[in-house]
Amino acid sequence: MRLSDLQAITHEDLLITRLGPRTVETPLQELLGNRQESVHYVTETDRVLVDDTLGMAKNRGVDAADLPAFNPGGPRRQLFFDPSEVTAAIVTCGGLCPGLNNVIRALVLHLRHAYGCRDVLGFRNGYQGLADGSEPLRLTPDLVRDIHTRGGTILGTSRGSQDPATMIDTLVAHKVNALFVVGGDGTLRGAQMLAAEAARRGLPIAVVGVPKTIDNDIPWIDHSFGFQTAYARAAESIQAAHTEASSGVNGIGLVKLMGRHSGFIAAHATLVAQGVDFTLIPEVPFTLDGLLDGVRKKLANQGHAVVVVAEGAGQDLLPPSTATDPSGNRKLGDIGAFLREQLTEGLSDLPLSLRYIDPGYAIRSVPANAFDAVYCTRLAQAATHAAMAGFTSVMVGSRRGRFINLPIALATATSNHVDPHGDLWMAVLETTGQPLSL
Ligand SMILES: Nc1ncnc2c1ncn2[C@@H]1O[C@H](COP(=O)(O)OP(=O)(O)OP(=O)(O)O)[C@@H](O)[C@H]1O
Ligand SMILES: O=P(O)(O)OC[C@H]1O[C@](O)(CO)[C@@H](O)[C@@H]1O
Ligand SMILES: [Mg+2]
Repeated sequence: MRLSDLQAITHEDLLITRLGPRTVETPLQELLGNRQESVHYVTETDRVLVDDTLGMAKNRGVDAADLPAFNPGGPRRQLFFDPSEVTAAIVTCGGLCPGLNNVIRALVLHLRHAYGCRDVLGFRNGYQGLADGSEPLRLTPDLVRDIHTRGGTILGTSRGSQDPATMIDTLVAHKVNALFVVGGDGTLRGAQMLAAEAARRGLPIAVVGVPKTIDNDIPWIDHSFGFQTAYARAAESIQAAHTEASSGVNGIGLVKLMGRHSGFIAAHATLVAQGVDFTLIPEVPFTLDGLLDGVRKKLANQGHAVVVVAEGAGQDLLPPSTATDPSGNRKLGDIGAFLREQLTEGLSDLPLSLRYIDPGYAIRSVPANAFDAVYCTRLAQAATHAAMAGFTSVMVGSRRGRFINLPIALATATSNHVDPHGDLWMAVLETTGQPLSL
């Protein structure tokens, strides 16, 4: 996220689409009755500011009341839907991510127990299950009771495009009026199309996104769920590489981590594991000569070197490819294998012991850690509140610790990247001691 994205944002960009007036009293009335406004609770009529520095706010040159601000997440006293008439549906799409089952479980329990919704259906295999005529799973509290202890998704997931008209036909056939889409940027784009198709037909179907991706590339929010679990797991591979490298003669530990266009996993895992000498991310270009030279110096000075490379880093060093996956995501060249080869060849004058670790899918197929488990539950509750209020084409997430509702259009307009001028990258540079540019 660039400062210019922040500065360009207007009040209109933050408006949430509503299905209609809210006239139904919430069944959570008793729970809400005593709530006191506090620094931990934003009332439904208040707003969460976009800017959080004096400089940014001042730059806008407007009165405080006109500063752009997000719609706060959380329960509303008046609902659009009568919960007893709501059939909800859930789909999980894109790559696996720790916490998918936590989100499914929390959605089902919150929808059924807190709001008393009629039914919750789980469509299988992502958007595919909304288009292939397969029967959805009836998600009862009993069925989901223990699923949060497992990685993956009990609903399955997929990549690949489906016709929005067919998917809306499926929702109509099953009398679904609230759809929860759990996924990344692609999934959210799909959700936007679904909400648009429902609106075109005048159908009151709430489409609510829950931000999932280990890459943490969804903008405006603190993080997507699963990201923290993934980088904690990735750090274990770095620690292994460090142990191997520091025990060998001229040991090099090379670790490739996921992160298509954003180096958040590599950056955070570096800070967890420590002992990394070079962290390479898509946002910061490097040259092969610069890296070889740096590694050579490290071997001479400390006897070993640890290199962490995000899969999207250094793509300009590899043969160009136009291949895409079924969702249209560009298939990346294998930077890990390339660097293993180049380091081996480029330092062939030295007796090397290079250990290459690619933990790949192992960092995202695991159950959510405690932090993500909490976040998933809170996201699911926020998503349920948004749907019941009749908000649509909306995504929930935490921003600077506060839950907000934001238009999906805003979440898909840009992506989140490690800022080479930001504090996170500075912390990585300070930790690795690598030069500003390689
Ligand atoms: N522009 C788009 N319009 C409509 N649907 C889309 C679009 N992009 C992707 N989708 C659909 O969304 C689903 C998931 O997309 P994708 O495979 O890109 O994963 P994702 O949600 O970005 O998650 P992740 O990046 O974590 O893997 C797929 O079924 C895909 O066809
Ligand atoms: O499951 P697939 O299609 O191999 O996806 C791999 C991609 O998915 C992610 O895990 C999430 O987007 C990326 O880090 C990775 O590039
Ligand atoms: Mg994606």
